[in-house]
Amino acid sequence: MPQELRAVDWTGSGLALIDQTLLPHRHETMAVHDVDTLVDAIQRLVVRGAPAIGAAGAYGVALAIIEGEREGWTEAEVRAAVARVREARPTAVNLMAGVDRVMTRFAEGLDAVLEEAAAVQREDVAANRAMGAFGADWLLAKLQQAGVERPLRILTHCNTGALATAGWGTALGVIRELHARGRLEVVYADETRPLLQGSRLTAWELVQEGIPHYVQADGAAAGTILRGEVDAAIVGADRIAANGDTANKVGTVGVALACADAGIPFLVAAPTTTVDLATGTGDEIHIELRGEAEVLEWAGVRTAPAESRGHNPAFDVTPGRLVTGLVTERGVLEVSAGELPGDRLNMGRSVSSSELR
Ligand SMILES: CSC[C@@H](O)[C@@H](O)C(=O)COP(=O)(O)O
Repeated sequence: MPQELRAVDWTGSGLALIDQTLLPHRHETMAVHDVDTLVDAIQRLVVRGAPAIGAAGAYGVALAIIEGEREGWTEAEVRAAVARVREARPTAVNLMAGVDRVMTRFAEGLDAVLEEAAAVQREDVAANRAMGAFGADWLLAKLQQAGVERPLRILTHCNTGALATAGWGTALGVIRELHARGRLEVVYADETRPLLQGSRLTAWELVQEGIPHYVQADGAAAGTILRGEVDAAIVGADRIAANGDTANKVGTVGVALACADAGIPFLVAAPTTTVDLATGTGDEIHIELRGEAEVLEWAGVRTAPAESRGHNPAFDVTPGRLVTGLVTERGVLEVSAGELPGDRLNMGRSVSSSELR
């Protein structure tokens, strides 16, 4: 197996981000030593994926402290810089949660902040590994009940691998686990808006793992599912409301609707850090609206008529009733069958995975 990727790394004095706008043709690391550069990197999707921007945001607090010392900022100026990192993108709750968690150690100084940020990163990798095992167990058992014994054909949307997390991956982690168990036939990777995260990043990670796959247009997903070419879909999440409504990359809800119509499982794999119990339903989730150029142009060249306006939501909300299973590091919740995160994931208390399943 190739060496595990680290999309977000702390070098001792700053952040090293794999520049995800350049893959798969160029694998370059971007050094980040100031808050403005980090905010820009998050907004341009140099670093992207909910858990990865959560880790970047956590280290962003350290960056603000170091820059503040260098530039002679007041504490209020450092806090304002932290707030800019926290607000760089609005939908993934991991960004806010990562910043807020580390800010609880702010008064203790830089070393404590770095220690907490490293914990955010470490815990995310552990959560991903646990999700991989829970998700694969659940899926194999469910499909066996449905009479499917052969290796599985899985559809995924966007990129949820090592690049989108602190390591290993959420939905792609489940896929990697199925592959490691010899139970995966092929992956359908939707190409994904706005920056082809599926065809550039997911496909690249699948190549590294030697996993057979097809890249397909997002618009092909429903047809592939309804033709019976897919056994289950697994996606990630940017924010999950208490009722199980799930914000994820635009196009996800169409995949979920097709799975419901075809009667196949639609799984969301996400760490509990992506569950936002303060958000009751998907209606309350702020969906990032990105610049019009991303849909009116192709590779920087205008393709739509000059008169056209662009509509570019980065995410959509899949109603909890369409989520067959929510895979977390604590186990699997059968959301569409009534196991709602708000009832079952009391964050203040440790819940055993057997209790969840
Ligand atoms: C493990 S990543 C989960 C989600 O963040 C992912 O599915 C997604 O929608 C990413 O969107 P992006 O705009 O590329 O940051």
